[in-house]
Amino acid sequence: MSRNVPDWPPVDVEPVPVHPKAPQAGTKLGPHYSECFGCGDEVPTGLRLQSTMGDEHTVHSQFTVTAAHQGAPGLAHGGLLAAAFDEALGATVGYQLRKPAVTGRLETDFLRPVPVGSTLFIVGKLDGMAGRKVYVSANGHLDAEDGPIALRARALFVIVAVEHFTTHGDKDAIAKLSASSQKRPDLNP
Ligand SMILES: CCCCCCCC(=O)SCCNC(=O)CCNC(=O)[C@H](O)C(C)(C)COP(=O)(O)OP(=O)(O)OC[C@H]1O[C@@H](n2cnc3c(N)ncnc32)[C@H](O)[C@@H]1OP(=O)(O)O
Repeated sequence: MSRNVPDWPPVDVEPVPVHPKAPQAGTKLGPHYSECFGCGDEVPTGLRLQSTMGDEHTVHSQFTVTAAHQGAPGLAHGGLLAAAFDEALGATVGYQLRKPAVTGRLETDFLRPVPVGSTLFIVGKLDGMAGRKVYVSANGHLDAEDGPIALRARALFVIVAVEHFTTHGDKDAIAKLSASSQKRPDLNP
């Protein structure tokens, strides 16, 4: 079976300037927000993605599929898998650029079914930048770092001003988050 994958990145890009204070390879990256559906530790049915800084512009994330994440009986819901990739790609951008950015476009190829109880090992990689546009992609390996690829994703993140969150989100929660972030070594080494 053939699958046509579009050219990636779709425009001419520059290398992404990784922030000099980006966490070192091997650093475990805590949840960026405890109530985040993707990585938060206060969301009982969340994805609880756990990420670690990798080498060469990569972030490695793990997501274990539970019964709360089913679509068909015993299998992960496709939209949830896309959410896990959104989070993994967002971590790849956020921790390396240390600038606020949001998903503008996310495309996902589903190559294999992902059973409940399995773990996806997701490797996100920065592919380049054009102005405020950051191109990032990821492969998700089933049950081992070198397991078969079950999903592939590509995304465009757009760098935004902090006002994106204060204008459209919850101002008070953002102020609290910003105060607690000051104490985070992975965000403020
Ligand atoms: C550590 C953190 C982990 C976080 C992980 C989770 C990440 C998320 O889920 S974020 C939440 C989901 N995303 C959102 O809510 C974003 C909603 N969208 C928006 O706010 C806006 O549309 C936004 C900010 C993306 C772009 O708006 P704006 O800032 O006005 O910029 P705009 O001029 O429209 O776009 C900037 C560039 O991106 C391009 N672009 C934007 N969206 C797209 C798209 N869907 N497809 C292709 N190109 C796009 C534009 O064409 C433009 O290109 P150019 O500079 O060449 O003209």
